[in-house]
Amino acid sequence: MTQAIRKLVLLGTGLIAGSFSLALKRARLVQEVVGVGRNAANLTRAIELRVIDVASHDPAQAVQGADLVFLGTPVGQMGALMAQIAPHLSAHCIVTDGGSTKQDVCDLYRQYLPLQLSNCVPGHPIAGSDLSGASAATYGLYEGRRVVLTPLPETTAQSLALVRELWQACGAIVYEMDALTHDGVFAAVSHVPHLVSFAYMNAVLAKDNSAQCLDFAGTGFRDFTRIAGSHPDMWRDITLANQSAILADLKSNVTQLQALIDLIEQGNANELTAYINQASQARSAWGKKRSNQ
Ligand SMILES: NC(=O)C1=CN([C@@H]2O[C@H](COP(=O)(O)OP(=O)(O)OC[C@H]3O[C@@H](n4cnc5c(N)ncnc54)[C@H](O)[C@@H]3O)[C@@H](O)[C@H]2O)C=CC1
Ligand SMILES: O=C(O)C(=O)Cc1ccc(O)cc1
Repeated sequence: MTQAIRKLVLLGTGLIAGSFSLALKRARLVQEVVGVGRNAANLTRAIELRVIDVASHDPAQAVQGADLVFLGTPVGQMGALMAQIAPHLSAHCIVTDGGSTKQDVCDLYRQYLPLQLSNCVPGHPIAGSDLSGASAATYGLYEGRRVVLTPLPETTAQSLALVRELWQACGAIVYEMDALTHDGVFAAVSHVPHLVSFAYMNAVLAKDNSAQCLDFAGTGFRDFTRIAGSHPDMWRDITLANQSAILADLKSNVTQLQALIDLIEQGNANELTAYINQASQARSAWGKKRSNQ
């Protein structure tokens, strides 16, 4: 039986932290949730939706007496928040996060929370959406979804086990990975797809008749560009934090696009079929595998 958390503090009260809070509240694993944020309207909404019990604009004060702190801001904000809370954490307090990149966040734990490292558990839920803010938080966001934890060498087995059990109580399936591997994997299957979707959307906007094009766009366009509606600050921070893996995979995408351009210019029907077939088969197989999991 997972030990209940008396006081959980969310630093950043949005989709990811808010959904974590709702799931833990439903599992009766948390007694009081304090939500820290900069936007008063968002915090008021978080209280109305019972995502949090208490709102605060002061991270240092909020974390006093906390058993668990969850960093749920864009990754570029996490260092400054860690610096603010460091002198105010109880020795037993566990600190974790939901950031989409992990090498940078692991470095921030080392830089700003050197005395707390045994209790620091970097994490990343592979669930979310293009929506943001406390009003987007939902109870079931993590149900059946993967969560990757990238423990530090200093992270104790006890801290790791607690965070693992909390995510499992949210319905998630928990994996462990080193931060370098994590950032390489998610550059390929999350970060670059988002950037390609932004680039594609901008290419449509650059056309003289973009309004007409958008007017006639159908479901394929809708599916391909949904993630282009994601939060700009969050994606700026991810892109800058995981620069080298993202650049390598973006360049590989350019190579693929150039290969496609060559085949189209050559009018090479057989090679074009083979090119599309490879992607189509792989996507169908992935979809079937995932629907069985
Ligand atoms: N949106 C998604 O689908 C996923 C996001 N993530 C990661 O989770 C983290 C949070 O993302 P979301 O919940 O989607 O974002 P969100 O925009 O819904 O929530 C972030 C909240 O943090 C607040 N905030 C920003 N800077 C702050 C600061 N310095 N102090 C206090 N509050 C601050 C914002 O006002 C906002 O309410 C990010 O690091 C992101 O990379 C991870 C998995 C999925
Ligand atoms: O909107 C979607 O489908 C996503 O892909 C959400 C998402 C965004 C960032 C992450 O680090 C993980 C998941």
